Amino acid sequence: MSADENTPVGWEQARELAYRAGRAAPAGVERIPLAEGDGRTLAEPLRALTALPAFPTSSIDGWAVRGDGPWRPVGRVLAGGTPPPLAADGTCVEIATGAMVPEGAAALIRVEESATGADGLVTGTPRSAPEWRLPGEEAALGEELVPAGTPVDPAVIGVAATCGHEFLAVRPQPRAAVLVFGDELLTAGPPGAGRVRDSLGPQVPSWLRRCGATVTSVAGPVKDTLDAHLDAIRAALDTADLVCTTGGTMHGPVDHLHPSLAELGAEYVVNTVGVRPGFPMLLARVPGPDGRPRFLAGLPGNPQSAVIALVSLVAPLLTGLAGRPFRAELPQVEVAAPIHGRGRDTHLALAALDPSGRIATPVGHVGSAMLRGLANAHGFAVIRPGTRAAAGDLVPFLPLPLLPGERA
Ligand SMILES: Nc1nc2c(c(=O)[nH]1)N[C@H]1C(S)=C(S)[C@@H](COP(=O)(O)OP(=O)(O)OC[C@H]3O[C@@H](n4cnc5c(N)ncnc54)[C@H](O)[C@@H]3O)O[C@H]1N2
Ligand code: MOO
Repeated sequence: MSADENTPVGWEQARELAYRAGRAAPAGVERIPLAEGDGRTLAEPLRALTALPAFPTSSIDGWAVRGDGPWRPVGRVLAGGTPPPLAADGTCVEIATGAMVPEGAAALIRVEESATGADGLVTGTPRSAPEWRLPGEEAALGEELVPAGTPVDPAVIGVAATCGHEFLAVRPQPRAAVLVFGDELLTAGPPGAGRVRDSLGPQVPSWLRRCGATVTSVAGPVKDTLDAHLDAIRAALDTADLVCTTGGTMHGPVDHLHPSLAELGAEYVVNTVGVRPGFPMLLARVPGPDGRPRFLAGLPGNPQSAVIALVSLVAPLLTGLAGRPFRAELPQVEVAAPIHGRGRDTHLALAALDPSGRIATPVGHVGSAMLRGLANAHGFAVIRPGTRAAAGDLVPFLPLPLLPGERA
């Protein structure tokens, strides 16, 4: 184990270390059909397979003319065809939007800006700006349209289709497993008589999916013995690139995570972080059954602390594993009320944003064992070590991975 357990790493540095660990892990490439690409990450730059447009393309319905008018119509060109050249001055062809402009055409005239005489001849004045798109106007053959590392969204899929792709080269989706530790946890019914409901098993998989992972298994509560922990972690490592455990990160009588990591030959990337809540969070590299390193993220048992570990370590790790760029710099928000500091540690204070997204109001019910504040917040105001925020101060804001429309 390399990291010193007694020296928590700073929160900002912990995010960077988690990202870099993900980025440094060997990454494969998959070729998948366009329609399956949504949400994945480009493993290679997306290049134009042809010039775009691929041929001179009419932007209007009207006439393609050659020489001076009036022009004698000699045919019709619809979208989808390859027209013969317009060979003689004083002739024209009727042309549709999207049709290939015939060789020899000097100008296009809109139908509504033309007239056809009783003699069948067409008159009109072409506009000065060209009414067709030239090959390569949007992209040259082979030109990079979007770089590797770009998250695939509907627009990326669309541009790939436009220039002829059927498949996208993407990063494999990181596979995550969830293991819940704690004999005191109930999986159904209301809490009482010393027992609490497991609130992490049901929510952690959804946070992981929002951070780009596919969830291979959710298991637990795992019995509070070292053997049961080892068995469960080994089984999870079989199918996952990342195992997220909840609870047992401290050194209590039934906290078996650190001893399990030692037994498995793990190496800490981050072992405790100078952040409140959530300081016992950890990230480690663990050899998988095939020798290829996997990751284990230890989320503290207190539920809000577990979510803080997810957004602080797991989200950057998954960004790195996906080969996406990491934006360490966070947006600034103005706080609407004072927020206390946490001494030498960073304080992540749950806050709700106003509709402009620029003003953050701290929410209530924010104890590390509570989830009520989390369910009413957009993210965390970041109060740096040794500081506090007064109303009106600007502070960085770490958003929760919410989908558009959530907390609207
Ligand atoms: N002597 C000290 N004890 C504790 C310290 C400390 O500094 N010195 N820090 C406290 C802090 S802060 C945290 S965070 C927790 C972290 O503990 P663990 O990660 O070992 O978690 P557990 O002991 O297993 O559980 C803590 C708490 O959370 C509840 N829990 C656990 N899992 C779940 C779940 N899936 N759903 C809902 N609630 C869960 C559990 O019942 C405990 O109440 O350590 C403190 N102790
Ligand atoms: O650090 Mo604990 O995670 O404050 O609740």
